[in-house]
Amino acid sequence: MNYPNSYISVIGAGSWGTTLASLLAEKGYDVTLWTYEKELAEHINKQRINNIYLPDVVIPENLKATHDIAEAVTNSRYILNVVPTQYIRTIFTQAKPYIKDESIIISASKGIENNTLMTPSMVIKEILNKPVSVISGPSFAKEVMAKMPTAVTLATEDKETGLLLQEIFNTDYFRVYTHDDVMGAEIGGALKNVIAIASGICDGLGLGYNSRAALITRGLSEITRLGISMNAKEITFSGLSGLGDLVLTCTGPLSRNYSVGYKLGQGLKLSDIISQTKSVAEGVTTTLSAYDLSKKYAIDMPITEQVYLTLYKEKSPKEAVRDLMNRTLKSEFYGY
Ligand SMILES: NC(=O)c1ccc[n+]([C@@H]2O[C@H](COP(=O)([O-])OP(=O)(O)OC[C@H]3O[C@@H](n4cnc5c(N)ncnc54)[C@H](O)[C@@H]3O)[C@@H](O)[C@H]2O)c1
Ligand SMILES: O=P(O)(O)OC[C@H](O)CO
Repeated sequence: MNYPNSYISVIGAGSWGTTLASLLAEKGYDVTLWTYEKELAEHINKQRINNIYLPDVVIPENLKATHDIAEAVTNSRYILNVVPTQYIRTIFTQAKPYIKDESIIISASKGIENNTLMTPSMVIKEILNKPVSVISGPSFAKEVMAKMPTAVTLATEDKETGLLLQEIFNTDYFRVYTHDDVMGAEIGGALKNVIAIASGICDGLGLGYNSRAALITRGLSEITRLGISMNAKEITFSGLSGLGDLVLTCTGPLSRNYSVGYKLGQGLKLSDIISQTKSVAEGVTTTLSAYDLSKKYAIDMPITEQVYLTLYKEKSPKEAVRDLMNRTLKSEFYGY
C-alpha cells in the first residue's frame, strides 16, 4: 500500500515503541525505529527480533532500526515518541536540529517528568515549539503485538490532526478513538501507574478483591481531582485513557507497575526489584511527580501519598494500608 508523506519515525525501541512501529510498518508505512542501544538496532536489522525488550516476536521486514537520531528523524513527516518519560527531554533536545518544521509529533509515553512536573507532550512542545498529540489507553504491548483487540484514545489539539492520525494508527485489531483533551489523556495514563503499584502491593499482601476494587475506584477519584485542577476534562477520566487503563493496569499481571507493587507487597526491596529488569515501570518515578503535584495543586491524594511513602520513605506496605484505612471519615463525593 502506498501512502503520501509516509515516513514515520518511532523514537524508543522498548516493547511499546517496537509494537507501534511494527503495527505501522505492517500497514505499509516507511518506519524507522530509533534505539537507545546501538547493538539493538543492529540486532533488529539482522535478526528481525527485539531481543532485549520484546523477544519471540518477528518484526516486519520494512521496519528499519537505527541508533543515529539524525538518520531517524531527518525525512520524517510523523514522529512518535515512546521514550520513558525521564529521558524524553534529553533525546528530543538531541533530535531537534533534524526535525522538519512540518513534522507532526505524537507521544505514547505515560509519565510525569520529575521536578518540572510536565507531561511528555508538554516537554516535547517546550523543546520543539509545536503541538503534540497523545495516544493512550489500555494497551499491553504483548497483546497488541499478538493482534488482540485493543481500543485507545488519540487526543489532539485540533480535529483535523485527530482524524488524520486516527486513520494512520487504526487497524482491525487496534481501534482508535479521537478526543480533544490532551492533558486529561496524559494525566490518566501517567497516574494509573501509581495506583497500579498500590494495587500490586495489596495483591502481594494477599488482601483480596475488595481492596483492589476500592483502590481502583478511589484511585480514579484522586486522579480525576488532580486532573480537573490541571484543566483536564472530567469526562476523560471515565474513558479509555482514564478508567480503561486504570482497570487494565491494576488487574493485569502483565503490568510492570502492578508487578513492582506485587513484589513490594511480598517483602522485596524496591532497589532489588528495579535492578532485576531492563523494563521501565513509569509509576516508580511518576510517584514522585504525582506527590509533588498533589502539594502544588493542594489536592488530597491519599493513595498516591502512601505509595510515595512506601517507595521513598521506607514505610512498610502493611503500615501504608493501615494508615489509608484509618483516615478521618468523610463523604464519598464532595458536596454530598
Ligand atoms: N509496554 C507497554 O505495554 C506500554 C503500553 C503503553 C504505553 N507504554 C509507555 O511507553 C513508554 C516506553 O515504555 P516501553 O514499555 O516501550 O519500554 P520498555 O520498558 O520495554 O523498555 C525500556 C526503554 O527505555 C529505554 N532507555 C533506557 N535507558 C534510556 C536512556 N538513558 N535514554 C533513553 N532511553 C532509554 C530503552 O532503550 C527502552 O526503549 C513508557 O512511558 C510506558 O509507560 C508502554
Ligand atoms: O506495564 P505497565 O504497567 O507499564 O503498563 C503498560 C500500559 O501502560 C498499559 O496500558
